[in-house]
Amino acid sequence: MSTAHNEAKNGEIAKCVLMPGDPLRAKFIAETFLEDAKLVNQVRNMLAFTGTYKGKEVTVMASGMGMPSIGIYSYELFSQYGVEQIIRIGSAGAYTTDLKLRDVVLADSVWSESNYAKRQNGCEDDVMYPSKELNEKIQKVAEELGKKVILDRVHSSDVFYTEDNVDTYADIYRKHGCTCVDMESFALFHNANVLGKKAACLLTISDSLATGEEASTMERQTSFTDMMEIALNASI
Ligand SMILES: O=P(O)(O)O[C@H]1O[C@H](CO)[C@@H](O)[C@H]1O
Ligand SMILES: O=c1cc[nH]c(=O)[nH]1
Repeated sequence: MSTAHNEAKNGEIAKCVLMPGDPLRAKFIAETFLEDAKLVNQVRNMLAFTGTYKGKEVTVMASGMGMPSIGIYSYELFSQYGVEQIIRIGSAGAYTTDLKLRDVVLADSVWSESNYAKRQNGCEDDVMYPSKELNEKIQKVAEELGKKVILDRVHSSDVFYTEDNVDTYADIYRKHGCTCVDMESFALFHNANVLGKKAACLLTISDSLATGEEASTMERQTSFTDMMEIALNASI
């Protein structure tokens, strides 16, 4: 078994997958937290590692950036590799001063202007939801670990750089109630819903559109350990 985008063989991907956007974040997680981690995909450098965490098999695979990219990888994981649950672990830009750098947000819903769902199966919804069961597990695990997660609506955007003639982050906060932005969760939740699987999205605030603060590239790769530990413990 392999696809045009994933060379992992049958049985090399665990039922539970953690999915950061950045391949180097996937490598960091494998090297820092997993035992006996094996590199199972490097097609297009979209690194995937399977190992064990506290004795349970887990895969960490990068999604790349944006809906088309996570759309391909998550669809293949769910439909061809028998994956049952994916927790996205990403970075996000804050839309309000209430969210500080390094805060961890758990998406309770995501709003998007994306055409992903419409093109994928004709779905016209602009709000997608994670698995309720998985979100409850993540919240319980975070509480047990003594780590704070903030439940909020996320803007899942197709565009990182916008011009001045479209809605600003403040407009999107006001109109749609989104407190931060990522670029993948809408497509991930849609794929999970269509295929009868579970998905959730944890995000660490790496930038603030409200204050202009931003984390360094190195911090984005390595310092989001609270989110990583919550997701790992929710996967076992
Ligand atoms: O840090 P990741 O998981 O890549 O997530 C965020 O970072 C990228 C933009 O810098 C987009 O992929 C966005 O969703
Ligand atoms: O500003 C940001 C930061 C992270 N991810 C985004 O999509 N936007």
